[in-house]
Amino acid sequence: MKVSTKVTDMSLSPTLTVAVTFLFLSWLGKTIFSHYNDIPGPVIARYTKFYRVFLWLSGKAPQRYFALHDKYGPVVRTGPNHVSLSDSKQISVIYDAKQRFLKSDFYHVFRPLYRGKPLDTLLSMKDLQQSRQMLEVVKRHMTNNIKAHAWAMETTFATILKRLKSSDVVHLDLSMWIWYWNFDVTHLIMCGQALGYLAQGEDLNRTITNFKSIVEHAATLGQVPEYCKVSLANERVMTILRRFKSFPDPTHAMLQHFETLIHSHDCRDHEGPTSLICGVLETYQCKENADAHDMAINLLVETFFAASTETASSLTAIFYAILTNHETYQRLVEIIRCNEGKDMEKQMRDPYLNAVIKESVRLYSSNSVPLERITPKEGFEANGYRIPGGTNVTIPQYVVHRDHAVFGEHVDRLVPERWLNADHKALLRMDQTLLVFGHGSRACSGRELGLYEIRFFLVSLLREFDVEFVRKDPFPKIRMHWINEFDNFEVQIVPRMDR
Ligand code: HEM
Repeated sequence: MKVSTKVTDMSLSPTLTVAVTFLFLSWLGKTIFSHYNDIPGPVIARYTKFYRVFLWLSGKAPQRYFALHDKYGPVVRTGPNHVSLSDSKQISVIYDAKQRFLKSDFYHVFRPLYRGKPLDTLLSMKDLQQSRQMLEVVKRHMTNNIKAHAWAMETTFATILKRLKSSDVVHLDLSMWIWYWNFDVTHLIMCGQALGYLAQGEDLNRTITNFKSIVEHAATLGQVPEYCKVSLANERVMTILRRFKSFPDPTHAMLQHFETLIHSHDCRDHEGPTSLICGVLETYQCKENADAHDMAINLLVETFFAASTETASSLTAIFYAILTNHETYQRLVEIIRCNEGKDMEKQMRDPYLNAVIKESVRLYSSNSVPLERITPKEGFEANGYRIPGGTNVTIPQYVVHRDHAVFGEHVDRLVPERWLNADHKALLRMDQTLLVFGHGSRACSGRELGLYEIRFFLVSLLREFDVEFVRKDPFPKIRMHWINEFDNFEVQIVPRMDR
């Protein structure tokens, strides 16, 4: 027995040794003779993509990218085949209209697991034609005629007004209430009924809290998307995790919600003139066909999250910007109150209001995630460096939004006037560099709807109330994982004094 064991050990170890040595040498060879070696960056980034995981875990990834560009220049190697660019001239190259640079696998974290397989969503889809067909439905039934949704904004905002008028001074978490409003208004626009967050005044089933928590982790996982297969995109793993009550899985809950709605929704009997769900039911005839059903679910869930969470996050960031900058807040409030007699559309077109919005999202854009793309097989040239085909390239919003050459002085400060005083050419360049809604063929299709909701909320609240942070010293801190998260957004809201 003893002899035979020894023989087996002896015969296995050389094979194993040769295999490990071979793997090690081929990895070393690839690393030493890599086409990326002349691109500057931290040494560790050459060897492992976990360097990017480390960047994201900090909650300060955008600032870290900024520091990397400050140190290494406009082209930085951030992983074995990952490159970050900070020159705004590259924006139209990477995010070109013909989509030569496809979306990276980072977007796999957006694919919800449905009936055991991940759904390729509007955000993750690489096929431009397929995404255009789906977007057509969203445009036709939701984003083309924005003014038709004003009733939904008024109806839902009335619930907030009722709550604010219930006493002289109201203390609340404004960020949370903005999220309630966006969940309710988006669902009302899409399906003709609000979800009830505002009416209940609470985070129903902790969906919003869970959503924020899961995206925080998803952004980090997206840096090593191959691990999706053994986590978010694995039915067995997810079934086990869902057994733990504390495990956040808001997408699963929303999939079930929309599944029920698809079967029960009656297009002849709901509030409002238009609704996305009726358009989806008509387009996909999904009550009978399983594939069409999956497309319909996919479109509804993705649009719901894209529309509600992005707008809520941006609106929170705008309040953060103005509540931490007293002069801007004062001027904005004066202008909104001076415009009070005009109709709402005119009030929302006010140049200062729109400058404040742009400037706030420039500083605190809702996605701190870089919008990653893969270079086409012929590669391309960027700022004197040859970037090979198949490279994961990105232009971080946080970095280009702080480019002095584009935005002028004091790029770290809130200066809405920069948008009002710039000449035509400078303004065009600033607009083209603002990546808040993405750029090119895959830019946000709900941009105008999102902006309309933001303007509506700002005007409606500040016209009637004074708002200030309860905690001012220090102001709440921001964590940038994916969407910005604030550690405490408690504000005091009082009816304006001059009434
Ligand atoms: C202020 C609010 C919003 C912000 C900041 C925002 C931001 C973005 C960004 C940055 C992208 C591009 C992602 C990329 O290139 O990888 C995107 C895509 C998208 N957004 Fe928005 N969004 C907002 C509101 C909305 C609304 C209201 C809708 C409603 C329908 C919407 C629907 C979409 C869709 C469908 C896409 C995917 C487009 C495609 O890939 O072709 N968004 N959004």
